[in-house]
Amino acid sequence: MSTTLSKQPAPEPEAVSGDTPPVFSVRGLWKVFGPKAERIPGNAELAALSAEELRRETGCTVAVRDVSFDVRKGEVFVVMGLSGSGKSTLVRCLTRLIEPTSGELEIDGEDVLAMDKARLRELRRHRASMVFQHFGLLPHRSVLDNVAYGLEIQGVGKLERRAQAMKVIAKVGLDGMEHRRPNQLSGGQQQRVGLARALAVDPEVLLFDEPFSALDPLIRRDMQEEVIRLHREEGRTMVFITHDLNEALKLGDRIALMRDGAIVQLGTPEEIVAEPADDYVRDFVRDVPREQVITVRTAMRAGACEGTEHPGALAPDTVVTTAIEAVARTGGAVCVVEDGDCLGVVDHENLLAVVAGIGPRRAAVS
Ligand SMILES: Nc1ncnc2c1ncn2[C@@H]1O[C@H](COP(=O)(O)OP(=O)(O)OP(=O)(O)O)[C@@H](O)[C@H]1O
Repeated sequence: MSTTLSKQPAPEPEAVSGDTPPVFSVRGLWKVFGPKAERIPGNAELAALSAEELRRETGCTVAVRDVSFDVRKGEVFVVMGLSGSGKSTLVRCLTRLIEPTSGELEIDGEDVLAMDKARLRELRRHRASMVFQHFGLLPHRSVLDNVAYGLEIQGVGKLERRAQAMKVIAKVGLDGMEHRRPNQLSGGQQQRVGLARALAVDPEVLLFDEPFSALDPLIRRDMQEEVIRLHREEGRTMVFITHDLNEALKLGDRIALMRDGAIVQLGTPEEIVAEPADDYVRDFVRDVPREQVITVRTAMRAGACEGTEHPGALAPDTVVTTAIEAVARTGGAVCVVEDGDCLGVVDHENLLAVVAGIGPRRAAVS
């Protein structure tokens, strides 16, 4: 099994691009806990204070601070940050499990903040399902009935919901376990039940709140592979909270890195590793093996190969580790080709610059 940190290509039918209309659109979102919280976002003087100063002066905690982003259809959008950085609060605000203090929030162009109770219930039950860290399973019910639970509260008939539950039970690899109770399952299997239950209602978006952090490392890796596989097969939009950088790099099409409630950088894993926005992000990604994340699209320099054959050419999404092997085999520069066009070339010098942490930018101009 490959241990590379780089994200596998997005699913074919719904390739993720900036042109796809957003599922969630978030603008200037704040969540402040504490007395008279609503005075803070609109007050430039108070809003300029650090989290610590605000707490001292107002007794309020800013959990989410003026955050704006889109979650695009079909992408895995990871919210990452240290404990207390605001990840859970932000993701709970998306379906108003926590009420935002101010800002704008839409799902598929519909104003979430204007939804009444019935519409909100519909949002949480049908459109955006949450997978929790502690599974939230009902102990006295079988796997089958746990998975069918979301459909049951939607009023779906018994036969239909059981048939649908059996389908997703198979999808998450729990075939043959449908009559067990949760306490007869391992932690990883319980997490699969939680995942199946969220999938059973066929939501447009799956929201994962640190689902794997209680699992031991091997099971955790299995579950990450499971999420990648499901995403590749279905192309469903996912929002995934984690404090684990490797998990974020492995799963995310894009990562929002949070600190003190704000997003300090939003970008692809490669952008975050290759071009950290500030010293905080740089420090965060310091130990990442850059050559497993940065691709030749970023590492290449200008140049073109001769002819149209492009022997030994690399695709632009090839990670540097793989490109090093290709360059070693040919003994010279190798071209990077997309749709038959040569985009540039890579050689020992600019690939090693990436490994050494002095590229790709400097390597590109040298
Ligand atoms: N109900 C609440 N009342 C007051 N403060 C809260 C409440 N919920 C969260 N906070 C504070 O908001 C900040 C962000 O918390 P949040 O749980 O969103 O962070 P997190 O990044 O998800 O952390 P963790 O990884 O530990 O779950 C923290 O300072 C937290 O103490």
